[in-house]
Amino acid sequence: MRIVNNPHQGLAAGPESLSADDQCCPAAGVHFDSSISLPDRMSFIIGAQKSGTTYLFDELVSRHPMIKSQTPTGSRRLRVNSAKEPHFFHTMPLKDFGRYMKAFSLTRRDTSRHSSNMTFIDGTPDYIHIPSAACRIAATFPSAKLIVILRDPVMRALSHWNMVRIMRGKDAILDFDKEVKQELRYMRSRACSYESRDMLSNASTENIKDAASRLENAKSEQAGFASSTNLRVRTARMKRLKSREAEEAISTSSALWKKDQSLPSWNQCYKCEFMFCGTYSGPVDASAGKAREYCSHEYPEYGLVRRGLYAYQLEWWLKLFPAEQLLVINHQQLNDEPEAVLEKVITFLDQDVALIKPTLATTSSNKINVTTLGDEDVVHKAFRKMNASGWSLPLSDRDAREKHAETLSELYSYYAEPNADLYHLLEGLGPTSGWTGMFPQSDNE
Ligand SMILES: Nc1ncnc2c1ncn2[C@@H]1O[C@H](COP(=O)(O)OS(=O)(=O)O)[C@@H](OP(=O)(O)O)[C@H]1O
Repeated sequence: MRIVNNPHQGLAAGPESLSADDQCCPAAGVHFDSSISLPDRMSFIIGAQKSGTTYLFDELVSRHPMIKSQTPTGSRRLRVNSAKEPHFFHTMPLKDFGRYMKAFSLTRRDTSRHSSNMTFIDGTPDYIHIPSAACRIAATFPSAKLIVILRDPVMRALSHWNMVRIMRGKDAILDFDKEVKQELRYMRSRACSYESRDMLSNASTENIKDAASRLENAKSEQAGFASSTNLRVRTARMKRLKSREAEEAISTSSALWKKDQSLPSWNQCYKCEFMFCGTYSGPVDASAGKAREYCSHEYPEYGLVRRGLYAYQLEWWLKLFPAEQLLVINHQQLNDEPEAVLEKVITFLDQDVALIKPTLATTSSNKINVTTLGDEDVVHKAFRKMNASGWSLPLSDRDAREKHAETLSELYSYYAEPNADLYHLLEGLGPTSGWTGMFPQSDNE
């Protein structure tokens, strides 16, 4: 452990300087007590949610003596995930950093293992898509090691939707088809759907409608306009304005998507988002002033589609961290060769693979029987029974894949270009990125 004298107060510095537009890091406001000890080796599994992060985290912590998580806390119910997911860096306001670090506190046994060489790990898979989390982690732990597992974004979305239905109940989320459609509409209306121009032109009707209705609302609030008595003139004027606004929306979207032009950064699209803003009651950093406005998020809550746009999320992290500090795992490889992936991750963390303990035999008990679900207590009881090696929520609707085949197929087309951008990005990082293979291009692959 080292004592650091408030080294990165306020703003994350990275290999590339941030543009004036990128005010996320100052707004994220990182002010830590200078007397807090920071570990030399800090690591994060930053995502993606539903990609096997629990499995990998459990394997690392339970099978390597030099890798340590927070100590589980809270009621029996909350203990289930408390060690893995501290949910610290993406919340507003920032929680107590002293408590965050204290929860990694070393036991006497750990101390005897040369604590300064231990790797500490936070496995909160929400971090990857929240720009503020990247800012804060970079400001606090500039030499942190970041691990990301990426799963076929289409199956990730389905697994995510399924989890919400099981954990929060069917009323908490729309039907899969509707949820996806609504989210795409939202993203397109803001020119932040990161898709191909062909698809954008198919989506143009929705875009026009959205742009037009936003314009209509804004214009009808203008007193002069509203007071006009000539209905015919007013309607004609409105139509002209609507089509101009719609054209602008579409040409902006298309321009953003020309491959020879730069795309908006993830932070520009989902500017300095935070999670859990509910109790936020004012700027964290007085100099940021407008932090409050960054806290509100209007996007559809779950982000089933948006969370699968990995390339643009990683680009943002790579503005703040050097590539050598990022390891990218393909979920398929994790599934096919879990031991090889474990060794790869442990090597990346600069720990000794010879110290890996033998695997525990996994049993069928790490699959939850969905027929018993429905009552929250039953779900949590089922989680408590899980062994350390990962958990799964089988589809609550067994024929969901057939039922939503059309939407799944649309999503495969939708992700074709973002996935191509991802492969391009990963190729650019070179063989040490950790990435292998590609995602399937349809549900039949
Ligand atoms: N070893 C291994 N390899 C590949 N995939 C695995 C592995 N272990 C668990 N899983 C699957 O990962 C899904 C859960 O992912 P997470 O643990 O990241 O979920 S969460 O974000 O913490 O909620 C969940 O996917 P679904 O079953 O499709 O929901 C798990 O089955």
